[in-house]
Amino acid sequence: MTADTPMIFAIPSKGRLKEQVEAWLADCGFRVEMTGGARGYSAELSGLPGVSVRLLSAGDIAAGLDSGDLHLGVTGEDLLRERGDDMDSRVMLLRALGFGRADLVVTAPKSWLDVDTMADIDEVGHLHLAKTGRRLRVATKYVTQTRAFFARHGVADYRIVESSGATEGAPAAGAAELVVDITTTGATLAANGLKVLSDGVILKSQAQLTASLVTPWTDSQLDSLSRLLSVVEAKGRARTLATLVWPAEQDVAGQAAVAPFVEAGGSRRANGALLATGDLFAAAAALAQAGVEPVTVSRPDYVFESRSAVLEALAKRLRTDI
Ligand SMILES: Nc1ncnc2c1ncn2[C@@H]1O[C@H](COP(=O)(O)OP(=O)(O)OP(=O)(O)O)[C@@H](O)[C@H]1O
Ligand SMILES: O=P(O)(O)OC[C@H]1O[C@H](OP(=O)(O)OP(=O)(O)O)[C@H](O)[C@@H]1O
Ligand SMILES: [Mg+2]
Repeated sequence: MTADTPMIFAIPSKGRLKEQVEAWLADCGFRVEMTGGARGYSAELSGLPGVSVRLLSAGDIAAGLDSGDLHLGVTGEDLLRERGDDMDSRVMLLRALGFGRADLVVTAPKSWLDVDTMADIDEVGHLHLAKTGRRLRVATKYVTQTRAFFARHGVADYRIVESSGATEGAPAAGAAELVVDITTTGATLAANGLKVLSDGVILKSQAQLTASLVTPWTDSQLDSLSRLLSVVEAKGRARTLATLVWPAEQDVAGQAAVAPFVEAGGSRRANGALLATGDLFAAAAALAQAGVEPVTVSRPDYVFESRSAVLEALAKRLRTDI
């Protein structure tokens, strides 16, 4: 591989994640520019050379990171974990993106009044087997995570009925007793008369910026990732901070008033400070109390730092110095 081979970065081409990923990239200041025409499936990121963007389905992105066909991708953690119990040895989650949230849950019919926990499922499983000679059926497309979760709860008397869609309808259709699926608003579960077990949350999933550990990374590809990540992290950091500015001639009083907030994780600025947004109103009150005015507050677009703990962790996993 030559130093010029681009880093391959996959983003969803369709579905509910597509627009959210595009909005997130735009918010970070990157424009996705299609290279194969507007209906093509390859693109570049404006302002970030050395990156080749591929548009794929969320499921294919998980598969490509897992197999090493991609360097980087955005997809749901549920789809990544479904690739195998040892997912963490093949991919590294770099950053949770705060959208595409869905919970992977174990559900039972609401009419099963005495069933509320995985322990209850264990009991019902034994009874069902004794009574009918058959094992309890669990409809899901999340086979890997269902098996691991049931094993962790010591539930063995069940079998999986693989489902590829409309999974919540399986009990009503007589195809299964239980359902493991993702839920966001709970509307689909409610419409199908299903309830989530009180200890039945397998995974709280969301979209993750994810790196493949399987694919070879050249120095220039890692460098592209470093630049992308520094912008993404600077944008994320900026959301948590506010800049306060006061008149230069009142700087001694101003710095004294905000000192506790600077110590709590903020930093000093010339005639001002960069503080956590959560401390903003308390700091404004302290400045008013000290007679410092006027105080202007603005929100930074980006807050860059020179080091990225996530990038260092990735480099360590790849045993590469950058
Ligand atoms: N309410 C929801 N329903 C389904 N998926 C959701 C929901 N909220 C977030 N997601 C996430 O979106 C991702 C699935 O997206 P999508 O269905 O577009 O991809 P896909 O499964 O690859 O496509 P397809 O279903 O056509 O094969 C999963 O990671 C899932 O957790
Ligand atoms: O809790 P809710 O907000 O109701 O959302 C959850 C439902 O949405 C998704 O189905 P989708 O309509 O995408 O169909 P598919 O997964 O079968 O493609 C998911 O598979 C659940 O069935
Ligand atoms: Mg889907």
